[in-house]
Amino acid sequence: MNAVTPMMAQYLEIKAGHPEALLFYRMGDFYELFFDDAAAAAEALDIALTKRGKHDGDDIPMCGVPVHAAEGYLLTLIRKGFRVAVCEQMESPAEAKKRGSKSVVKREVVRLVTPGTLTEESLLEARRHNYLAALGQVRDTYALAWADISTGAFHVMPLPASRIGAELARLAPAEVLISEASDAAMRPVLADLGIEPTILSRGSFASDAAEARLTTLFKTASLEPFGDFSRAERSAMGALVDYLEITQKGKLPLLRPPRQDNVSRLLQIDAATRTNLELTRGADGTRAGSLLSVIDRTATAAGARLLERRLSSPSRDLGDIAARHDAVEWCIEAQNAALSLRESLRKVPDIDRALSRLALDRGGPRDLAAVRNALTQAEALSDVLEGTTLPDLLAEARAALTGQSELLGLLDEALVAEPPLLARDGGFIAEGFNPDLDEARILRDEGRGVIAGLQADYAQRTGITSLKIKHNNVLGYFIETTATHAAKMMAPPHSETFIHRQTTANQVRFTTVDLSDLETRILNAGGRALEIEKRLYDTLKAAILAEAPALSALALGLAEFDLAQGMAVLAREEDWVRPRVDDSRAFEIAGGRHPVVERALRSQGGAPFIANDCSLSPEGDGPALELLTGPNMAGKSTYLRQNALIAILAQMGAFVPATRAHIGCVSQIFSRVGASDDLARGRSTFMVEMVETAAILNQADAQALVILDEIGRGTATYDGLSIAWATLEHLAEVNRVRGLFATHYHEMTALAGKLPGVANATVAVKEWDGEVIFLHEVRPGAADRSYGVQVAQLAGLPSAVIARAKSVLEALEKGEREKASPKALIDDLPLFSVAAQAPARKEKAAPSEVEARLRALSPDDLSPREALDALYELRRLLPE
Ligand SMILES: Nc1ncnc2c1ncn2[C@@H]1O[C@H](COP(=O)(O)OP(=O)(O)OP(=O)(O)O)[C@@H](O)[C@H]1O
Repeated sequence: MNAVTPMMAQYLEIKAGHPEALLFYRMGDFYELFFDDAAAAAEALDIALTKRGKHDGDDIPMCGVPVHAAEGYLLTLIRKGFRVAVCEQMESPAEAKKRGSKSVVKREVVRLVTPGTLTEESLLEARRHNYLAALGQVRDTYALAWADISTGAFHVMPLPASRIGAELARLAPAEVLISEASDAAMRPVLADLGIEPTILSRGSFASDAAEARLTTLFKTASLEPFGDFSRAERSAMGALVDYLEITQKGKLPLLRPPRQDNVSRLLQIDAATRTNLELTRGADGTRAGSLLSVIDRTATAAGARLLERRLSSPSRDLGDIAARHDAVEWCIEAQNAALSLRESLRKVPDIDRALSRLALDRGGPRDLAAVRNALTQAEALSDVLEGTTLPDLLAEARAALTGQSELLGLLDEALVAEPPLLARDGGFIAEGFNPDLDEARILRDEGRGVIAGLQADYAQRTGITSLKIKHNNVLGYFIETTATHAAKMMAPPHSETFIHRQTTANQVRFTTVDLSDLETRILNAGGRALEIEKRLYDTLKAAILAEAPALSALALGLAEFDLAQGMAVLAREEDWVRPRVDDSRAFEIAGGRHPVVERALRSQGGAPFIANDCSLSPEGDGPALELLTGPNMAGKSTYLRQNALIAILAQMGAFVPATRAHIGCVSQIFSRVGASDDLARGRSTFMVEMVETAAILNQADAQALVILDEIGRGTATYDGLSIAWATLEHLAEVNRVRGLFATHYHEMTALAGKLPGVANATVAVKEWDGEVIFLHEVRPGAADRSYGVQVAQLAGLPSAVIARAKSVLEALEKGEREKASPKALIDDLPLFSVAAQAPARKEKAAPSEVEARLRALSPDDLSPREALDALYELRRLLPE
């Protein structure tokens, strides 16, 4: 340790406290990283790795990022899976010096930056939530708590172990906390979702310590006012709050009191189904191409986040669903009011995120202004709605918009129209708000005027017209003349007034008693103005934070209006209708469409989307299954998905892409569509398919809606057919679900006659001149063939392969009809008989005369005349 400099000793000590994070060690205008941190960061950020001094005889690797650009680098590091401990200087070097010349500036980690605890605008997606989740376990009971510290949302939910994966998929948290005690059990579930959890100690999850943490945070005597929480729920909430304390270093974000959610009130959608249906993320994992991106017509970020929440968690509560539909309907009918609503909403800033930054002391004058602007728009909105009768949901939202006139008055009076980013630069408090501030500012600004007067006076007195009063950081204000005047200035009588300060190559610089007095006054006034502004900033911030709960409610009210009007715009533009959702078991869709496919077809400017009905009407508590057969590319998958999406849209509270829809409230939606390998987890395509099918057969209840696309296709024909067959029987007889089942196993259409509640449907095609034309129309009945070979031809398979496939197909079908044994069939096949391969070769071996002649031609060497002759000759060679 002898060789270690005091600074390095400090670094090592701080670093030892944060082994799991990269340490951003503040040194003046830079954050510097050392040792392994430096190597990792330099690679991740693509910046230079240098060295600084030695440790134990070796060079110390080092890299650094400038403080002013740190956010961008932080974002990259967080996206790449790092956590960062930000270590600041807690005093100035001058202050450190006072403690002794060798003292090192005091430094402390002020914050741990992790994916789940971000608040900066530049690090967050405005239209998406950024959830931090904690999974609590007390013996065999579980609970999930989640919070978005950038908006203050805080929820908790008890849940059975089997639902953990599905709920995490619903929330898509940026970070998940688990206890070291549940690590072994939970890791596989999390790995399935691609989540690398953050492990906390058992102490963080202790359910008895949780109560104390939560009551301190919410300043209540007990948790009772918020609900009756199980021990697992307390454990999860407590861990979450503990982690916030650890990462925010004691500064707690503004969390709303926990809201207890209930799994049974939500339409359950498991992780695989969510991915398959591309609800909030498209196939590539981004928002683009998802249902969310197609239905989002909201004007504010908070509205967009509410939309995502609703779409991720459709309801099963008929009252809630109807209330949301009422709100959309009102916006459609009250067109004019809704239009001016939209205008006001466009100007609403993100209050939730501004509030959270203010609470964590990461805010600035612009966050104050954001609150002011939002309040202004909320008032305008409430005025527009004066005297209108609103549906319940919107009436409640409107009630939350008012009651802040005092705060608005204060902010209006206090702030300039467009304040600067940082409080420390001042200039955000409006003139006339604070007399002391105005006075200090006048003095500061006048001082500048007085200096100009002084300069004129000195110039006149000395007769040096080029005399100037200037300012720099070393000398402060000074008088400057060219060197030619030096002698004159330094001799009496001027030498009595002008005190020499500096001589440079071309200039001499002086000061005077008056000038230094003035300088002190200007500096003092400027400093005083900044000080007053800083104090006012704190007062305004406190005034806003005192109203935080009401402001959160106001933000939610605005978001509710935004969502309803966004849904109304969507319904009007796209011709969507209000669905009827009740407690029956109906599923009757007339003229249903797939919103994403429809949009894609429209943007390609090609054929229109063909709407299709879907009628699944079970008798009593029996099943209602449609067995869909039809050619490849006909639109089976599209049809399956569109019906699942219509159910989800209806129950999230939106209108639906159809001409009429009647849906008996769906409890669970399952889909098995498409297939992909999961090689990372050691599962083949077929295995993935079977795991997902097993989950459906084990869990689906009579209120479930099940969508199965081509079950069993990933294995041998007969195995696949048998599995598909047995699955359909199980769904009909045991699960008794409403569902759609698409297959290419035409043998299964026979089941329709035998199993009650199972009907055949097919997607129509026309055959014309040996080609298939897709009509995309779903009709009752069964398909007799798949036209797979024709589709392959459309896809551009080599013609030799297509020709061979056709003859194989013919032989197979003939064998089937004549009930030949598979062995005989295979021996018959051209594929396995050498003689039968001859025709294809022969075809290739003999080019026609015309072809041969053509090939021999070399166009570059031909004159026009010769080319014409060659053309005549070729025509002659053509067979009659
Ligand atoms: N109702 C429709 N109206 C217009 N075009 C449609 C319709 N349904 C599907 N399509 C078009 O047909 C394409 C193929 O649809 P889809 O993938 O649903 O077929 P499929 O029958 O499931 O095929 P496969 O059996 O090969 O999986 C879609 O990408 C879309 O462009």
